[in-house]
Formats: sequence, C-alpha cells, structure tokens
Amino acid sequence: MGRKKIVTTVEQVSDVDDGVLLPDYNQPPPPTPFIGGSVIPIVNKLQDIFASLGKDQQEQLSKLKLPQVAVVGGQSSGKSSVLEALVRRDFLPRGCDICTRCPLVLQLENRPSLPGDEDDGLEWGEFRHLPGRKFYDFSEICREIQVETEREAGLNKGVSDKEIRLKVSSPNVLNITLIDLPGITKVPVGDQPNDIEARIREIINSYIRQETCIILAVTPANSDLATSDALKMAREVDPAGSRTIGVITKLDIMDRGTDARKFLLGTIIPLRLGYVGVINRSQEDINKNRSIASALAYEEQFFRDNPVYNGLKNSCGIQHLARKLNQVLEQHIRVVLPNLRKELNNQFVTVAKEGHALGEVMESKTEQGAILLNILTKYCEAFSAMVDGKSENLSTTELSGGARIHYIFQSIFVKSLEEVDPCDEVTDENIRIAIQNATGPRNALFVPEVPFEILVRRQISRLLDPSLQCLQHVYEELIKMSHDCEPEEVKRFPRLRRQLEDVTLKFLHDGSKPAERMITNMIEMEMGYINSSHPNFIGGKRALEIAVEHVRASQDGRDVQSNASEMGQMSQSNPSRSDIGAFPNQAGQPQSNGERTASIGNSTTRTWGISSIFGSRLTSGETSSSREPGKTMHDINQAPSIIHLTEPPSLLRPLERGTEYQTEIIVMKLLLQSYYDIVRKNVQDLVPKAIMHFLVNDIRRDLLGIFIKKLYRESLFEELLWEHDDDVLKRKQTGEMFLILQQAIQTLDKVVADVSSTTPSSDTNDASILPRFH
Ligand SMILES: Nc1nc2c(ncn2[C@@H]2O[C@H](COP(=O)(O)OP(=O)(O)OP(=O)(O)O)[C@@H](O)[C@H]2O)c(=O)[nH]1
Repeated sequence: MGRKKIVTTVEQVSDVDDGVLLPDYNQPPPPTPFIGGSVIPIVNKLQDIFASLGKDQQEQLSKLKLPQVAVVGGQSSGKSSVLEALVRRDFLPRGCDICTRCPLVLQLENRPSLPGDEDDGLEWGEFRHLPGRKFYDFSEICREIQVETEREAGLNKGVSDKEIRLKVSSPNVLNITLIDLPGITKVPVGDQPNDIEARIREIINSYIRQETCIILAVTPANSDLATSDALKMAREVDPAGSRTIGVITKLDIMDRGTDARKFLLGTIIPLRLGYVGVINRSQEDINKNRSIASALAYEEQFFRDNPVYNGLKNSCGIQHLARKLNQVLEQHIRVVLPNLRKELNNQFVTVAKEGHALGEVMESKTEQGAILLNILTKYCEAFSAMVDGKSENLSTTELSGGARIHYIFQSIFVKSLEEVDPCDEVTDENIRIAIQNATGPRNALFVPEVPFEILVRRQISRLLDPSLQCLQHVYEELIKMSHDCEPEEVKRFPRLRRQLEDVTLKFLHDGSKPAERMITNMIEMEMGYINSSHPNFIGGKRALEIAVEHVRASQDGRDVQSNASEMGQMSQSNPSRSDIGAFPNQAGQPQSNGERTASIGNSTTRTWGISSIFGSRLTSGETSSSREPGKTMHDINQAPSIIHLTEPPSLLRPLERGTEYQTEIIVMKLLLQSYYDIVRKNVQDLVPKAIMHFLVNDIRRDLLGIFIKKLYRESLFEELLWEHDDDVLKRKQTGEMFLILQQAIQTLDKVVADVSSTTPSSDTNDASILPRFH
C-alpha cells in the first residue's frame, strides 16, 4: 500500500510527477479555498453517524437531505474530471468511453492535522462496501471503483442505480459530498437496454430532484450550450435556478477563433448562480500521468494568458468553482439547519417513544417485581375506569365500557321483555283445554286456579332464557373490556399477557356461575309460588268484571249472527297486550247445544260452570233457559236402536271451538297479563342487579387481589416477564439509536450556534445572489 504525503508545493509536485510536467506548468498551484470551517465537518460527522444506523432508520433519516453536490452532464462532458480537480486527487475512472456507470457518492472529509497521529498528514479513502479498509493509494481506489462498478453494472457498458459510497479523508479537501453520476446518453451501446436514456435520466433525477441537492450542470465548451442536456435537466428540477451552477469544460479545445465568454457571462442561458469555466486534463494528459497540481497551474496560466477572459476572474478556474460552491453550501446549510434539527428531533422523539414502549431492562428481582406489580395495578385500574366510565381514552364516537353494559341492560334486555306478550303463545284453545283438563271428569263448576298457575308458570319460565342471554352478553362485554384495558407495557411480555387473559377469563367465568344460579333461582322462585295476593295483581273478581263488561259491550253493539262467525275468529287469535280491550264477543253461539253436548258433555251441567271463583259466569245470550233441553230427549225418542259410540281417538281435543268458556278465557288472559307484568318487572329489576353484583362489581373489586395471589410470585417473575429475542434486540438497537440521535442533536445544536454566529462569506462579489433554499 503506497502512502503519499499530500501535495502542497511546487517542489513536491515535481517530485511526484515523474518529470512529465511541461515548463509552462511548472508554476505553484493556486491555493485551494478551504471551506466549511466548523460547519461542514460536523455535517459530515452527522452523515457518518447516520451511515452507522440500521437500514430502516437510515431510510427515515435520508429525509434529512443533507447538502450534497451532484455532477450532471452528457457522456464524456468532463464530470469526473471536474470532481477530481475539486478533490485534487486522481482516483476516478475517466476516458472517452462511458466510465461512470453507477452513482458514486463521494464524501470528502477535511481532517485537521493531528501531530503524533500515525495518519497525520495522510489521506485515504474508505468504501462503505469495504468498511474498515483504508485505501492510501488512490490508484487502488480507482481500481476498486472499477471492480465494484463491474460487479454492480456488469462488464459491458451496463448502468446500475446502486450507489458506490466512498469517503475520502484528507487535510486537503473540501468538506463536501459530491456525487458523480452516469452521463446522459441517447444511443444504447453494449449491454445497455433500449431505454438507457430514460433509465439514466431517472437515476440522475433521483438525486437532483432533492431540494437539498446542488447541481453542477457540466457542458463542454465545444458543444452548443443552448441544447445542453445538463442545463435542461437541471432546469426541470430547479426552475428558479437557485441551486444550479453551470460548469463549462474543455475551454482549451474550442475551435480556433471561438471562446466561452458569452457562456460564462450567461448571455446565452442566464443562470442565477452563474457559470464557471474550467480546464481539466485532456486524455493525453491522463495518458501521460500529468498531475492535477500541474493541470491547475496550467489552467491558471491559460486564463491569465487569454485576454478574452480578463474581467471574468470569478468565473474562471477550479478554485473559483470551489469558492462558489462553498458559499452556496454555507448558505444552504444555514437555511436547512433548522429543518434538519426539527427532523432529527422528530426522529429522536419517535425513537424515545419506541424505547419507552419497549421498556426498561430489568436487572434484579426487585425491579421485576416492581414492573409486574405496576402492570397488574394499571390493568385493574384501567378495567375499573372503563366500567365506571372514567377511562382517559373515552370515545366520543361510540359507546364503550360501562355504557355498553347499561345499553345491554336497558336497551336490549328490559326493552325485549317489555315487548313480550305473555299471551302470544297461549291460544284460546290452550286455555279452554287447560280449564277442561283441570276439572277432570266433571264439568267445571268453577274456573279452577290450576290452569292459571300452569299457564302463568309457563310464561314465567320464558323469562329465563333472555335473562341468561343478558348475563352472557355482559360476560362477553367484560372479556372485550379486559382486552381493551391492557396496558401498553404488557405487550412486551407475551407470557404475562396470556396469563392475565387466562386469570381474567377464569375469574369472569367463576363470577358468572353464581350470577347464573341467582338468575335461575329467581325465575324458579317466581314459578314456585304464584302470589295471587300481590297488591298489584288484578285478582279474579276484578278480571271477571272487566271480562263481563267487555262481553256485554261487544254484544250490545253487534248483531248476534254476524258476531258468531267473527267471534270464532277472534277467540282463536290472541289479543295482544295493546288489544286487551278487544276481547272476543260472547254474544254469538253458532253451535247447537246438541253439538256442544257431543263434544264436551252435558249442557245443563255446563251452565253450572258459570259460577266460579271469579264470580258468576252467567253471560247474556247464553242462559240455561235459553237452551233447548228438549232437543236431546227428542233425539233419544227418535232412535230406539242401539247407539254406537265412536271410539275415542288417542289424541282428544274438544270438538267445540270458539264458544266455550269465552268469559273464562278473557279472565284468564287478564290474569296472565297482570301477573306476568308483576314478574317481568321483578326480573327486569333483579337480573341486572344480580349480574352487577356477582360479575361486574366482583371483578372490579377483587381482580387485583386475584392477580397478586396467582401471578405476583417471585418464582414466576422470570417466566412471566419473558420477552421475545426480537424485542430484546430491538430494545438494544433502539437504545443505541437513542444515543446516536442524542449525540447527533447535540452536535447539530453546536452547528446551529456556530452558523448563527457567522455571517455569509464576503469572499465573493456576488454574495448577494446566493440562494436561500426553502
Ligand atoms: N482537453 C480537455 N479534455 C477534457 C476536459 N475535461 C475532460 N476532458 C477529457 O474528456 C474525457 C471525458 O472526461 P470524463 O471526466 O471521464 O468525463 P465524464 O463526463 O465523467 O464521462 P462519463 O462519466 O463517462 O460520462 C476524458 O478523456 C478527459 O480527459 C477539458 O477541460 N479539456
């Protein structure tokens, strides 16, 4: 590895130039302006810091858009040569054919002299794809660029967008990042695809479209500036021309009699930041290994000796290009720093939040215990708050937590019970059969209580299902809440999370059992004793009065015949709760007494049933005297032969429908309705209370105790607080990132302070037109 001391004097130039210098060139190289001061080294430092970040972070941090300079131009226009002259080192592949086939990101770092340091005074390059390997020999750097280019873009003139990153550390370079880009070409050659022009333009655009990119638009002086692709592309992304510097190369090989004065003055295409004309080494110079130092000397002499360029001092020569760049860069940095700081800060806050979410590392049992207890307490507090409606994250768009339980009780459970008609599943026929079954072989003298109790119990039993469903709904709601109130910290401990879930589920399940028992008992109690003395119960007497009233009212207002058929229909239908007033009309008796006798027995004894526990059943339109007792006798007289009875079918139903027990049916429905209402109200009131008591309040009160009993054990700490390896790694990386960003912010703050205290350089007479990047 050849280590070269840097070149600073004429003697040294001669030393290293192998005697190839022409006499005219034997001049001291002009001093390269040193830019950046304390600002750019720190920016480069930040870039180094970012480069050391993980890929994801790097992508995010790429938004920081640090100032950089990209060289754009047609193929072989002299882009690499300009960069080399700015760097003052031979290290880029150059030639008449396509050379730059991948973007080369060149980060120049000015390294102050450190006496005693083994690298003091030396310069070296380091590739990102070969970290830790310092290249002291720049011809090796050139070779490595070629090798890497061939690896990325192939051997035959192909082009790739994969960038090669090279950091050059030297006491003798500008602190700046330069990007050498493939030259714009039109006709595909070698392995180049047909759309090579579009591809190269896209690669170039991906760099120069960034607002923080300063564009060096390179055009050879021996071509037509008006058709310069470089200037055209630059104008597309920078129409205001606030970050484009025009560079005119090859002034030395213009046609005799022509010059670039008009170009440099901007009279052909005006450019806000102006043009700089430069003279790089020709192919012959390269072949003869002519040094940059001697080329710079030649360049200076060229401009000095050409009177046409007199008066254009600030637009001629590499050193002026460097100075112009410095000013643009300094101004740029001054403007972008606040945004850079803001973005870095945002990144820092994000990483800090991530770090917070990933939690602290727990070293000791005490720390583990504290974390566990904290999580358990938080969980239970969040749960209580959610049930009580005191949660911090109360939704304003939908019901949540305790409000949902209230909704289940009131809008689902209570409302559904309200809507149930206790008579909707009890037909007149059911009632009639129940009455007949209750009287046994006799005809009913009284309407017995038994059918009422059977029917009302049947209706009460229907309340059990919705009550248990209500319990189920609340149970499920609580499970949902238990998920919603998981503290953020618990996410890092999957096993603890599962345990919390299991314990809560079991607790809820255990709590639902007594609630279920309570509800079942409640319904059974209601079924076990029908309290006909309940003060709100309508009672038989009152029900009968209403029924008789109804029958009478409907009889008065209707024709007997027409009512007969109507009544048949109505008595089959169930009066809904709102139809209580529309009971079947008793007036019509379409069936003959004979028919009735055949179906349910002796008509004379039937009339005894008019009296009942509810009072007299005697109805208008149907009295014992109004019937035709003689008809049966007559029938018997007419049939002296043996009467054959038909066999009773296995399933017996009264044949007569619609006319028997009309008043009793109405009475029965009134009683059912009245008693059901009493029970319904009890159930509506007590079921939510049972659920709250046994399930909701219990979990609120006892969950923390259960957690502590089951989970807060030192022997379980390790297991419960186990984390995925990925999370451990992520926390480590986040911690490192946190420190890196913290350091970057401190550095940047120092830069901000430094930059604010410096005024724009007065090194140039056109400082007033320096761009203010926005
Ligand atoms: N005489 C003279 N020759 C130059 C000048 N600038 C560049 N050249 C020559 O032009 C050729 C191309 O130069 P490069 O620097 O490789 O051009 P490039 O634009 O980087 O080329 P690609 O990356 O392949 O597009 C080389 O042979 C250089 O020696 C100049 O100012 N004067």
